Amino acid sequence: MSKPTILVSAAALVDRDGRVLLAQRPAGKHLAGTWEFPGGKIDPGESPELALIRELDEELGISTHSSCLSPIAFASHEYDEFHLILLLFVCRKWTGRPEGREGQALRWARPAAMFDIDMPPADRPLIGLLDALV
Ligand SMILES: Nc1nc2c([nH]c(=O)n2[C@@H]2O[C@H](COP(=O)(O)OP(=O)(O)OP(=O)(O)O)[C@@H](O)[C@H]2O)c(=O)[nH]1
Repeated sequence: MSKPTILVSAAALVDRDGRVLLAQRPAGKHLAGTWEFPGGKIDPGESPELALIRELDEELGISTHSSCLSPIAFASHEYDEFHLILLLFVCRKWTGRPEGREGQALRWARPAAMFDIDMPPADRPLIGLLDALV
């Protein structure tokens, strides 16, 4: 059976100590409780960068710019309901202090520690890449 493909932009927000921000998916949502890279679906007609800038503002209350987003990797993963393509950007420069605007818990983690954190299955292949890069 064919499934929809959804396109998501997500950010590895890296602080000065090389830690990356993770947000916990709220109860009731797909993959509730897992720790993900902040971001979300790209709306029709929207660029991946502008979608991410919008999501970071909505979810975390921070501002950044396209020139501060470096594309580093993508993930392609078959979930039961849809096929996910996730575009991962690294961002080291933003303004504001991230807070869970939608009630989500936040934590900072080094990439190497992410192997032991419950993250969405699509994200697993991205951890080693981040570890090599951050
Ligand atoms: N933002 C984000 N989403 C991820 C990651 N890994 C992963 O599998 N996803 C999946 O990609 C989709 C992201 O879309 P979203 O954040 O807009 O989804 P949502 O469930 O909040 O949807 P909604 O905004 O329509 O309520 C979700 O199904 C989520 O489980 C990740 O690291 N970051």
